[in-house]
Amino acid sequence: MLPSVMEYRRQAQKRLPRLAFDYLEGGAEDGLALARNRAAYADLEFRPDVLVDVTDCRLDATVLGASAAMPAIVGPTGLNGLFWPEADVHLARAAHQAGLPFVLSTASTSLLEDVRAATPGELWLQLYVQRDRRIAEHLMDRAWQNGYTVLFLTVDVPVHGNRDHDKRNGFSLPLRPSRRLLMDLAAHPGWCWRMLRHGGPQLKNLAVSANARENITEQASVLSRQMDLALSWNDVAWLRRHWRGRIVIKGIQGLADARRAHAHGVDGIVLSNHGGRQLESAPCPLEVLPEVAAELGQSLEILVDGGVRRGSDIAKAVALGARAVLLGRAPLYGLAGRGPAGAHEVLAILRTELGNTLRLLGRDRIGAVDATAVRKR
Ligand SMILES: Cc1cc2nc3c(=O)[nH]c(=O)nc-3n(C[C@H](O)[C@H](O)[C@H](O)COP(=O)(O)O)c2cc1C
Repeated sequence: MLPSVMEYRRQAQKRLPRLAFDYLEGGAEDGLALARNRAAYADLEFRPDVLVDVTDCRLDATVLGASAAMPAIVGPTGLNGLFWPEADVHLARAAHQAGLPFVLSTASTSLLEDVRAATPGELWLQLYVQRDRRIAEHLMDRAWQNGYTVLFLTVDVPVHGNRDHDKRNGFSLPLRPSRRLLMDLAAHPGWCWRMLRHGGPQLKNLAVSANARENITEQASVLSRQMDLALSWNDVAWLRRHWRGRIVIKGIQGLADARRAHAHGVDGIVLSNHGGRQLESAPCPLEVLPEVAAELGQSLEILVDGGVRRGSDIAKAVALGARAVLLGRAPLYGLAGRGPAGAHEVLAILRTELGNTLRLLGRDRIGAVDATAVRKR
């Protein structure tokens, strides 16, 4: 086990071809939103109380009706098979072992049925909506039948963000051979061997619901070029007709939209700028959190993501009013850096760090972490 999440990141950087690591790590354009997500955590300092009995320290939380061993969820990330074969299955298992819910992306590289068969854990579905609404409806039907209980509608990807690194690396599906790519691959024989043995990643879930062939080019074009640009608040009613469980809007970036989400009767929101991968200079979710939580924290479950790399980050987000955080890159660093065991280890590290943070803060349970626990530097 390595000491910290960021050391798994370094390991992932060594193990993955540049093209895959850049896709995992990179932000949009000049990386301003990406950097801000991390900096916002650094800008907060704790206000500990001492001489508090912290013999028992409870980290467990209830998130969207599910119990979680700590206020965190393994968030949805697409194309995970690029980091490790059967990545979604391994991540879902790691989440379950850690007592956390797992959100499967529409762009997953494992079938939602296979993920279900691999774990009895709490599974939720993230939805991207294509122009042909039957695709999303079919996905929702399959997910519900397989015991996925919460739907996350992601709303910050009408188009892909501008990502220079993907253009520079010639990142496309399928990968097109170039001198640069071949040299990159030659330097990472372990990764190449795993991909050759298990086959390259496919957007399997989408392929089934979109009736697309086992052909990554066709699948990728369904995902990106056919995204429904007309999706609007009116469509929450359409979602309600097709989804019986809780609905969460992921990608809310300000108070006005948080109010709209509440007015449309959703169960929760994720304050998110997609890990700094979409709109450059997007608002930093952690900075938006306090005003949204102050107004809507009693009526909606407010989740936040972007830049969580330490257990202390989870404590800071909770202090500012988040019910829980979503983990994006952190578990992927674990998986890419050390395989399935690495995903498990990263979640264990975050939990240990969170427990120690609470004890050092003089708080004996996560519910005791409130605005008095932090201040801006
Ligand atoms: C490689 C990668 C793929 C992602 N794919 C999706 C996706 O398919 N659907 C989605 O809603 N969010 C996706 N996200 C965004 C994450 O759910 C989350 O909002 C973000 O990663 C949080 O920031 P963090 O990585 O700094 O923790 C992706 C993020 C990464 C890093």
